[in-house]
Amino acid sequence: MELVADGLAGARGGQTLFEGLSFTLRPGEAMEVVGPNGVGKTTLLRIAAGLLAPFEGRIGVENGLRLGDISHFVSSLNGMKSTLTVAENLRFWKRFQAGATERIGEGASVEEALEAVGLEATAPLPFGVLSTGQKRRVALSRLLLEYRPLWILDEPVLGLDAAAEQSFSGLIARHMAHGGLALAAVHGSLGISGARTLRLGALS
Ligand SMILES: Nc1ncnc2c1ncn2[C@@H]1O[C@H](COP(=O)(O)OP(=O)(O)OP(=O)(O)O)[C@@H](O)[C@H]1O
Repeated sequence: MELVADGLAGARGGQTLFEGLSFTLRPGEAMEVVGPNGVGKTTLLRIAAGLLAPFEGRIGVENGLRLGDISHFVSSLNGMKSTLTVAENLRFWKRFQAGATERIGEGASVEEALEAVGLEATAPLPFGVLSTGQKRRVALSRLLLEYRPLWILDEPVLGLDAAAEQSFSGLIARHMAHGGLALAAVHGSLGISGARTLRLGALS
């Protein structure tokens, strides 16, 4: 599956943020979107996830598959209920993701997803008691619950320590090794080997 952007422009509040973006992301490729605050990184990601319409141009995959059906979008929000346990939250997401779209492939169980982020012991705890970094890691484990080829990640490692960051880079690398694609807005770098960089700049 290839993600193709052609002459893409994004706007917010009537203001064009970027225009003329064309790129192709092929199986096994990752692209990091970088640029100063407010330049339009999140806007681009939301368009790529099918959550926002392009102002101009197009972005999509072949076969007319809907972007929302083939992608996971992880924003800076964790999307978990504080009073439910970690396992209850992830079970909800697994059911929600599986029910929302046509199944593309098998996902991990809740236990396997938690193990992948090193947090299996937190399963019975209320999500609200976890540390900031642990909350983030649980939120990232959602990527594994349902297989979707395109991972769209908005500042995914915010609040993670160096070891957790490295471990998450490993999850992305594994996803790419299985033909997955990743598009990530970052302020540093995710340290993904071979990742391309798309630099957004203010329009003059
Ligand atoms: N719903 C909205 N209505 C009007 N303007 C908006 C809306 N959402 C975002 N914007 C504006 O669009 C611009 C781009 O926002 P965006 O979140 O895409 O930037 P970003 O590059 O991701 O920034 P950061 O690095 O701070 O996360 C900002 O000026 C923001 O204020």
